[in-house]
Amino acid sequence: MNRIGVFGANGRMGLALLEAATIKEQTQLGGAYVRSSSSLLGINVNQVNSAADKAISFSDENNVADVDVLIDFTLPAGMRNHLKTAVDNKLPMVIGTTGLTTDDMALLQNAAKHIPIVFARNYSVGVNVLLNLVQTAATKFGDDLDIEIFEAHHRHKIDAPSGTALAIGESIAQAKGWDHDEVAVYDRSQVESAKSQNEIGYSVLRGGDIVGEHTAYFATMGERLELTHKASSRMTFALGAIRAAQWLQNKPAGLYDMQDVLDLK
Ligand SMILES: NC(=O)C1=CN([C@@H]2O[C@H](COP(=O)(O)OP(=O)(O)OC[C@H]3O[C@@H](n4cnc5c(N)ncnc54)[C@H](OP(=O)(O)O)[C@@H]3O)[C@@H](O)[C@H]2O)C=CC1
Ligand SMILES: O=C(O)C1=N[C@H](C(=O)O)C[C@H](O)C1
Repeated sequence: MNRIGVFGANGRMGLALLEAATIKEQTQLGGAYVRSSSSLLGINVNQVNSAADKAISFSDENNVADVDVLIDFTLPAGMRNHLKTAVDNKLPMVIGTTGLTTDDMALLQNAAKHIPIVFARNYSVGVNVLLNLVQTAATKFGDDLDIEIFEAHHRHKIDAPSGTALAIGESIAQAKGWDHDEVAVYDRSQVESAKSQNEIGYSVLRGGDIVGEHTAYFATMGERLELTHKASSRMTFALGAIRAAQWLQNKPAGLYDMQDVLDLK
């Protein structure tokens, strides 16, 4: 039995993870961690998500105990603290937090010398298949091709473009042999020229309760291919993260992603 500890347990993803850890076979919820200042400390998780394990109450994120793996879907500052806790306690970790900086990625690389980590900007099967499909599309049209990525999320989302949109762009750039940072265009209003073909343009929508939608456009003269993924429930990501947590059992230290978990490489 894999005992799961969830950081940010009162967040949108945290609540979905409490439920996913409870219902998924071969796992059980071992800890539901919130900040030490949280008013939820000591309250049974079942009172906040009725599908979550009745035996667990929210506890302080600084005292992880009786768990085999930790999961973090919070914000970059939270992820940094939680990563240190995982290393200090020699526990494997699954990370879904997006909006990470280059320095954060260096922290992950360093921590992965000591513990096994899965980091993915999207834990759905569909998006991870899409990361492969866009590489085929990007390379089969030839050079006369315009590539754009559109993403839409709920009104609460902070980072933009989404981690998934960036992962799609990076996958395309890798297939084309481009440096992603050089070809990414985030704000066309700042570009005083027509679109060049060595470009990946990003556009973003925020509104309502959209769980997460991504489209990669491949447009050439006379035709256009649109590859779209739509998530309709956060349980998709939560169940994917639990799958990653199970996969991590007995893995050596290292930095893995969801394509490793799904054997898509
Ligand atoms: N990889 C993937 O498949 C997915 C990734 N995500 C990513 O997961 C993250 C969380 O999303 P979501 O659940 O919607 O966000 P929420 O805002 O609903 O939840 C954020 C959680 O993080 C906690 N938190 C924030 N800052 C800190 C901190 N400094 N220390 C400790 N805890 C902190 C919050 O606690 P408090 O309430 O106390 O502020 C809250 O519990 C985002 O980065 C999002 O992009 C989301 C879905 C899928
Ligand atoms: O914040 C979200 O909600 C999501 N974030 C991830 C991202 O930034 O790509 C994954 C998913 O799309 C939902």
